[in-house]
Amino acid sequence: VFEMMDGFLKNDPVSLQKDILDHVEFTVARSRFSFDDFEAYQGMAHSVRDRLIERWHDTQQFFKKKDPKRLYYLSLEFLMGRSLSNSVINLGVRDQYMDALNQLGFSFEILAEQEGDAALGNGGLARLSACQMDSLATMDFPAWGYGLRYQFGLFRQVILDGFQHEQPDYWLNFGNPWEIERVDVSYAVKFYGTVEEKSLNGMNCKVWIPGETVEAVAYDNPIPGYGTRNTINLRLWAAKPSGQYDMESFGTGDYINAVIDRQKAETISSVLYPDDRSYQGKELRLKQQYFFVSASVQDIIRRFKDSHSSFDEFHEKIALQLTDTHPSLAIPEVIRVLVDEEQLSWKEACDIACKIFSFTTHTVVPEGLEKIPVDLLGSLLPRHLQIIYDINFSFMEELKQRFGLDYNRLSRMSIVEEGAVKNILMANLSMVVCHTVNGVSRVHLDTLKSKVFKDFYELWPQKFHHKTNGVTQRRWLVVSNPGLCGLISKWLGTDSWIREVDLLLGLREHAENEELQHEWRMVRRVNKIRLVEFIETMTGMKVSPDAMFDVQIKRIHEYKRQLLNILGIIHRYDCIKNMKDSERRRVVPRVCIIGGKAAPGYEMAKKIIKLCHSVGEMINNDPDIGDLLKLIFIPDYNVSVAEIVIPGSDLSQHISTAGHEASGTGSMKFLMNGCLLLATADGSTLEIIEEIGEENMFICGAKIHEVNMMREKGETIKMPLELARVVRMVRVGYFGHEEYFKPLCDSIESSGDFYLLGHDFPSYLEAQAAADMAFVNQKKWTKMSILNTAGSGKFSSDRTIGEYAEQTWGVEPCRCPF
Ligand SMILES: CCc1ccc([C@H](C)CC(=O)N[C@@H]2O[C@H](CO)[C@@H](O)[C@H](O)[C@H]2O)cc1
Repeated sequence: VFEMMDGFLKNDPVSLQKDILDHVEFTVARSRFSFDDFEAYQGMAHSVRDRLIERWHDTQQFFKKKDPKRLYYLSLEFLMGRSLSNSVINLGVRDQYMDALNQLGFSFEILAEQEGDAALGNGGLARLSACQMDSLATMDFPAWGYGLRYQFGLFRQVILDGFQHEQPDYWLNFGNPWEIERVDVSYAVKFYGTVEEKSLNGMNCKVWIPGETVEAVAYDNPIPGYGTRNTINLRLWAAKPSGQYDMESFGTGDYINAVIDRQKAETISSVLYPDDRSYQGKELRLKQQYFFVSASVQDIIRRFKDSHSSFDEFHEKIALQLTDTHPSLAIPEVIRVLVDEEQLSWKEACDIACKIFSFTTHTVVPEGLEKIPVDLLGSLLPRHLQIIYDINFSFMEELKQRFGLDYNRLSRMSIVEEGAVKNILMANLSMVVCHTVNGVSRVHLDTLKSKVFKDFYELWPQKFHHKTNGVTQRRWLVVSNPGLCGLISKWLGTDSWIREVDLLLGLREHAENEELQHEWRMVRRVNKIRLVEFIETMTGMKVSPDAMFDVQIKRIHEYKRQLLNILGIIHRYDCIKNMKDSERRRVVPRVCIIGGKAAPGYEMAKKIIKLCHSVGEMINNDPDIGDLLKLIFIPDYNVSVAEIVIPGSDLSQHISTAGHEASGTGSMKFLMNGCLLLATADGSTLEIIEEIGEENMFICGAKIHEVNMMREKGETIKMPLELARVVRMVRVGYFGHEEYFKPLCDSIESSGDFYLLGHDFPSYLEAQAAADMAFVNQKKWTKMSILNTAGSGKFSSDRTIGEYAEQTWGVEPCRCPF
């Protein structure tokens, strides 16, 4: 069967036209003679789906035959964005589809716009999971992703009078051609109830009698690799009422309540929690975590048992990656199934768990680490609480062996946090059992070793490593910037950089080549004009493509310092206002673009969004300023918006207070697209500086060690005059809403300026002035831009995944023969 692997579906334009029209008529059920762009999109999407399914089947068959060690990537969030463009590019059929559509009178770009984003995540961690799935597929690793199929993804951000409002994300309303509902793959997931002691053939064993059971149904999302036939699987679970009927309640006629009761089950996977800070003790959040973990573990063990008769090889055939602590209930769940259902001994089960689990943390601040109240866990998952207590007991014994009765250390490292409210510390549980703990950048690991997980590092230094994040160049260059993609292939004389990204280094020697520089600027100009049109569509604002496009797009957080950016813009505005005409002629026109969602309950972040609009309102309507300065807030920022904004950006800002950003991945996407970075020396930026040189960037602000020092000394920084002036403008109501903005001003002036805006403001303004200087010298700027792209290879998720596969998971490529 494998020999004739090229599949039955033909990809010549005529066959594609036929398949698209067939799906319009028979899948979308619209007459093939009259259908609109959205129906054409659906028809096309289903024809692409067919080609994904074909390769997905071949790949799964091949994995089954080869039985390689598999990697299971567990994440509660996957920010996939749109699939159409990425799929046809990775399948290598984009051009054929463009021809087929043209002949049918449709434009590929317009159809691609019809697709809604799959926004099943919040921010960095969620998009990283998506990028890593693309690299796992492209590098032929036998991997699976497991997550939750939220009915409602991340909220839609609607701005009314400058304020953020949240709207439900009905992303499934028009169906989803990129998923396959697997009614044949479902598992019962248990909650609540009690644990009984039973003796089974003389053995004492624990039996969990659940109080509630919910059905987990699989929805498979084929993930195609680029330049390979391998198409791996992202399996997302949806909650359905379980089959068991309690006839009793039906008997007594209150049928409606019984049905409503059962419907309740579906709420588990209904909505994504939109806050990427922390959740203390939300029961539904815990139910979501256990629901997807239990279904995934049952599925993984079922697949193993399909082709293995004992668990001896289990740890050689399976690697389980925990994306932060959100899936770490998988640890007690694996032990529960192996001991309670597969009758392995406690020791055997724990040994296996310690060999298969690895954990990556994505947070820097201890308060971001998840704690689960013991009462809540005890009532929802009584058996798991027992198992965690047992794990903690033997761990505490081991610590006493090692360090004696050092009670402070014991209580700091205990998985069970004593106190008024007893909590389970999920990070401690993960570090006790997992064989590897990874940070997401080199400096993040330093912070974990020296602060967040200091005790554990001293105990198990060999467990601690880092895998600096990466992003996929398929979506963030080939899909979102075809112009630059074509230019790079032309000058490198090959497009194999799309799989071997280090080939981008070959651009370095051409960085000052006039011809390349000219073509580079032309491509970027086209992308800027596309962004100008997008801004007008989204905000009604007309901006000039001649200005420098200065961009900050990411979730709104105080530590990411969008406020510093806005105060810098007020300073620039104030300076221009007080300039004589002669001076104004030397001003470098700027279009400042900010975008990002604030967690619904995060008031300070919402105030920052409103301040951005109020300042923009003033500047954009000030006749004195004209095109010298514009401030645009792009609403409803998501993956698809990023794909339009990033290729059209000249300068991007990554100005977190040093020591607060674990890695950052937005910076890497801008880097690949030749957009220069104005950044603090934080997270992965430190490694970007190494790759492309500080001379090709604009670095500012206190370094991590300086921040720590100032914090330890509790030094109060004298407020620089320039900053005091602009804060004063806000405080006195220059932009209105002074009461509403007061906490923002106080956060800088009176409550200690925790994020050091005062300390960093002067060097921030210097970096901005340096960017102005460089921008007017387009030859210099273009050279820097080319060198940014040339040095971006390290920040491909292919490099990240290669390191994980070799150093953490021990999995090998398993390439499906073409
Ligand atoms: C419990 C709620 C919750 C949900 C998500 C998260 C994420 C871990 C937050 C997040 O996205 N962290 C970001 O992860 C990126 C990928 O590693 C890093 O590049 C960012 O620096 C980090 O902030 C924390 C808490």
